Amino acid sequence: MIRTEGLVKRFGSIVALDGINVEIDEGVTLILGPNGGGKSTFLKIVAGVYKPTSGTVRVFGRDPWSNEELKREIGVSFDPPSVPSLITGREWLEFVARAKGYKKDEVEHVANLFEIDYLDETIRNYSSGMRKRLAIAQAFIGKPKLVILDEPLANLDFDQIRKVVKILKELRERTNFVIVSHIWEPVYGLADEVLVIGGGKVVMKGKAEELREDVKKLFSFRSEND
Ligand SMILES: Nc1ncnc2c1ncn2[C@@H]1O[C@H](COP(=O)(O)OP(=O)(O)OP(=O)(O)O)[C@@H](O)[C@H]1O
Repeated sequence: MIRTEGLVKRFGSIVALDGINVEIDEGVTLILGPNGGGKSTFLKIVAGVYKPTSGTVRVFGRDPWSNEELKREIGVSFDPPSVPSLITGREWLEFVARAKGYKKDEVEHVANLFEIDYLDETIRNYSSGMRKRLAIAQAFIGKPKLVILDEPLANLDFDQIRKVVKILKELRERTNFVIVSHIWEPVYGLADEVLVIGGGKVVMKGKAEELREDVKKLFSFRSEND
């Protein structure tokens, strides 16, 4: 589904991605790794938001940079969610649907999927969890073939995490996911593959069920006195 060769992204003197060679198959891939390791930059290149400095990326065999047709087939939700404040959730979802060339009925579809019953309130009045759910729902407009979610569980309480994970579990039958999540345990069960990116490089990649113990170690916390 995604293939990169020698993928490099620099921001001035910062090397965010330092030669990523990776193949990501259809299904669910969970991307983990340290802060500043390059995960979000990788997602943005796959989504066609950033142009690589060098190297190649192919998504469903096509270059995502400036490829509007491909972008219509991909849903993205970045973190923190960038949603406007002064319009209602419905107006924003309608705007996104129109911008991607889809009809308004997509709005009802995604609002029902994520049980958003506050669509007609002004976004300014939403809690951060309500904003987050709206931003995730937006990624499903147009029934995309690939959904990219950056920190989908950030700012959600336990109940909301359970609800969102349950919905993603149902949706995994209908689409493919690439998910970055520091809150990894609730989404780990969804993942087919795990990819760890750190220091702009691939640190680890493999089947989720085989890497569970390695991932646990990555996240284990021991104080210096232990
Ligand atoms: N638009 C940008 N301009 C300048 N530097 C950037 C930009 N985006 C990312 N970076 C830098 O690139 C590096 C990788 O950042 P990135 O956000 O991809 O990491 P990350 O793994 O997603 O981190 P986190 O887990 O903290 O979200 C960091 O050093 C970051 O400061």
